[in-house]
Amino acid sequence: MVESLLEKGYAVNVFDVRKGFENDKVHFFLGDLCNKQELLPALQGVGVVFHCASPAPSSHDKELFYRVNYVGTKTVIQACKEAGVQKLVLTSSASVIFEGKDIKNGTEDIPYAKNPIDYYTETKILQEKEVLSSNNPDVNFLTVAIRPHGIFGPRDPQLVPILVQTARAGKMKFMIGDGRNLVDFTYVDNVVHGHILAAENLQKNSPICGKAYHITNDEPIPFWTFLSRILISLNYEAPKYRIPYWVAYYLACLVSLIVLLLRPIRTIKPTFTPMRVALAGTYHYYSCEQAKRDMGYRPIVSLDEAVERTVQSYPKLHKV
Ligand SMILES: NC(=O)C1=CN([C@@H]2O[C@H](COP(=O)(O)OP(=O)(O)OC[C@H]3O[C@@H](n4cnc5c(N)ncnc54)[C@H](O)[C@@H]3O)[C@@H](O)[C@H]2O)C=CC1
Ligand SMILES: CC(C)CCC[C@@H](C)[C@H]1CC[C@H]2C3=C(CC[C@]12C)[C@@]1(C)CCC(=O)C[C@@H]1CC3
Repeated sequence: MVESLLEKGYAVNVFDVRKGFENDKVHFFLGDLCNKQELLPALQGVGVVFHCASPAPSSHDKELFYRVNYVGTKTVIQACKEAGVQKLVLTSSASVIFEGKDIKNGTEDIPYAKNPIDYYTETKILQEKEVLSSNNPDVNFLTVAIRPHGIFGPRDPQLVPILVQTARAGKMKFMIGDGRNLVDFTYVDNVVHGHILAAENLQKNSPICGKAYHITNDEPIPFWTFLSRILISLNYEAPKYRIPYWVAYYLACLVSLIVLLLRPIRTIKPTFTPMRVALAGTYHYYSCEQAKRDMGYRPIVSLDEAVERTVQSYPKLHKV
C-alpha cells in the first residue's frame, strides 16, 4: 500500500505498533492505535486514513481483538475527526459474513455472520459497523470499507509461510472435504488497487460513502488446487489423501477444547483450528460486481501471474 501510494505521488505517514519495514520516503510514527494521543501527531495535515491494522487472525486473545479492532477503531475514528481527516478507508474482511457455511458468489447485502467462528471475525464485524456508521457528509467525514479475501503475495507472513511450515512438519498429507470447494485468493496488488480506488472515489454524493465492497481476484479456484499449486511450485508434495469435512471440523473443535483446558499449564498453537478447517472445506467466494460498478475496479494482476510472482519471492521457502 505504502509503495503504491508513493509511486502515485502521494505523501505517506505510517503509524504502526512495530516498525516492520524501512523506507526513507515515509514519515514513520510508532504507537498503539488504542491511544489517541499517540495517533494524533500522525494525522496532522492528513486527508485520507487507510486503517489496515489488526492483531493476527491466528491469535486466540479475545481481549486483544476487542481492544484493538473494536475499541481501537472507535479511537481511530475520534482521532480522525479531531485532526480534521476527511476520509477513512477501512480494511475489513469478506469473512464478516462467513460462519462456516458455503458462500457462493456472495454479495455485500448478505447479513453479517450471526455466529462468527472466532474473535477475529467477531471484532472485524464490530469494527466495520463502527466505521460505516460514522460516515457523515454533513460534517465532511466520509468512510468506506474494503472487504478483501485470502490475501497473498510477496512478504506476506501468513499464507505461504504457514503452508510451508505445515508441509515441513509433515502435516500436509490430507485434503479436507472433496477438494471441489471454490474459494477466493486475492493478490496483494489487487487489494491495494481496490483501496486506492476507494479513497479516490470517496467524494460527497458518491454511491460508495458508508458502504462495504468485496475486492477479490475475481477468479475463484478450488481451495486445494490453489494450495497444491503453491506447494508443488516450491517442490513440496501436494496432499494425497482425503478426510471428510465434518470429521476434520469436529477434530479441530476437540483440539481447541484440549488447548483451552491445557492453557493454564502449557500454550499450544494448533495448525488445524476450526476456522482454518472451515476455510479449507467450504465454498467461500464473493462477487466484486459492486466495486466494478461503483468505482471501476478490475483486478490488475491475474491469478497465474500472482502465483508465479509469489512463489519467486520466497527463495528461502523452496525445498532443495
Ligand atoms: N491476510 C488476509 O488474508 C486478510 C487480511 N485482512 C485485513 O487486512 C489488514 C492487514 O492484514 P495483514 O496485512 O494480513 O496483516 P499484518 O499483520 O501484515 O498487518 C497488520 C498490521 O497491524 C499492526 N498493528 C496491530 N495492532 C496494532 C495496534 N494496536 N496499533 C498499531 N498497529 C497495530 C501490526 O503491527 C501489523 O503491521 C487487517 O485489517 C486484516 O484484518 C482482510 C482480509 C484478508
Ligand atoms: C494448514 C492449512 C489447512 C491451511 C494453510 C493456509 C492458511 C494459513 C490460509 C488459507 C486461507 C487463509 C485465509 C486467512 C489466513 C490464512 C489462511 C487460513 C484469513 C483468515 C486471514 C484473515 C481474513 O480476514 C480472512 C482470511 C481467509 C483466508
